[in-house]
Amino acid sequence: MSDFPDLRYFPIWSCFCNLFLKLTHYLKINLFHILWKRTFRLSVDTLNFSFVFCLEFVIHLQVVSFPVVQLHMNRTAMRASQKDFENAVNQVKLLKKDPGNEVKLKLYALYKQATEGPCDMPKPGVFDLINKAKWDAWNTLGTLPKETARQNYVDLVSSLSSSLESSSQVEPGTDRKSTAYETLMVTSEDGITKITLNRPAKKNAINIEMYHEIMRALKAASKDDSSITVLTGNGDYYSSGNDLTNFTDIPPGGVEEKAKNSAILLREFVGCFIDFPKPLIAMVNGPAVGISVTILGLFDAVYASDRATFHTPFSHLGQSPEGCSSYTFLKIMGPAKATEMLVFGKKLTAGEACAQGLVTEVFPDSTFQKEVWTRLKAFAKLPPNAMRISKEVIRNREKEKLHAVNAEECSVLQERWLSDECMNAVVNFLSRKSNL
Ligand SMILES: CCCCCC/C=C/C(=O)SCCNC(=O)CCNC(=O)[C@H](O)C(C)(C)COP(=O)(O)OP(=O)(O)OC[C@H]1O[C@@H](n2cnc3c(N)ncnc32)[C@H](O)[C@@H]1OP(=O)(O)O
Repeated sequence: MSDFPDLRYFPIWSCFCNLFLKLTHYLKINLFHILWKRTFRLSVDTLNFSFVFCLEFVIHLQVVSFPVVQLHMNRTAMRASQKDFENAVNQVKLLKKDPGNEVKLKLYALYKQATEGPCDMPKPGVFDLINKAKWDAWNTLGTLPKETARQNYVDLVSSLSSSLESSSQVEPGTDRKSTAYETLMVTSEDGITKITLNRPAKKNAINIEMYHEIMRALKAASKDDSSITVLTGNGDYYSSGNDLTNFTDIPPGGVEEKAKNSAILLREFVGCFIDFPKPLIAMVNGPAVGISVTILGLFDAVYASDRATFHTPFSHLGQSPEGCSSYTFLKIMGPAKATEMLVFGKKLTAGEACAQGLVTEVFPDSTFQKEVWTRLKAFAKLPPNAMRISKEVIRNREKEKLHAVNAEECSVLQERWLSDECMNAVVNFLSRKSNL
């Protein structure tokens, strides 16, 4: 490092210089005295002189060397942190997972402070949002010394790498593959967390495990650094709704206990959608039945393939509406159309669902994936906080109402599940007398 002179020998040089000065000074004063004695034999004076000089030499060595050695050590440490800093800068480029804008701004600010010192750039205009955010982040560091900024940068990158390493232990290899779920595939990429219902052989029917896993995935997605969350289905169906075999696993407390437990689970499940804080988007890749349709009213956008259909055959099943559809569908499509769907079980095509306002847009199945993902990737680049806050503004005043509707629907259903109408419908499906 050419910018740091090697200071290790400074204490020694300094001592010798001091000694030399003292010597010449002493000689000047004592020259005549020494000459007068005409001798250079060791006199008492000479002994005194030697002793005082030795003592001075040692004291000087201590006094001068301590701060100088300290300084040298600090500079060595700074040299190490400069190297660490360069490593950290490279490490950031290799991060597989986007650390999120807040962290990126911190990194930017510390980097600028470490390399250029305090912010001296003119403040960007209010509409230059990105540069203004960067400027603000840098400017808030004030007069933080370059060395401290460098160290803080290194510390931040190291904490970042270890947290990303530990999350990659859950999902080995890349963050595209998840091994943590039995009934779902969950990936996070390009600012989008994608939750895929993954029981294609059962038309993505939602069994008890899948209810729990969806809730877990939503909770994780609400806290991860993605901007938006997408729900879709693997295979030809989006979802065939509640797995009707859920009703066959009767606990020791009998059907009443089963109905009660199911109502608790359903309420919690729908509650997760009501409270989900980020933009939630459904990619309806194929037919959707029952609860997979009703909760669409709680999504922020619904994109559908033209192969998709929307079917809520509650009366056929001796059941009643859930997923807050008794409230949201009425608001979305008005009572007449909502009744047709929720009471008479009218199956809607994607085009019809779009016309009713349940679906945001329909795409030809052949281009569905490509077109929707292009759009979603663009959405995911929007400022995540602004999206979250806008969703809050749009949805929050309804939240209390939605939770009340959810509670009421679940309590009505708890009764319905004990009805002959419902039990017969389930038995019919299981004995294959009926396919919807
Ligand atoms: C904790 C409880 C909360 C309850 C919440 C309340 C929720 C309510 C609802 O969601 S109501 C809607 C319930 N869903 C249905 O009634 C759909 C029933 N399924 C069907 O009608 C048909 O399977 C179909 C129209 C979806 C597809 O028909 P088809 O193309 O002919 O395929 P198969 O019928 O051969 O299905 C293939 C395979 O999947 C199994 N399967 C499909 N859907 C379900 C389901 N909902 N529940 C259980 N199993 C389902 C089907 O049995 C076949 O399995 P097999 O190959 O025979 O092992």
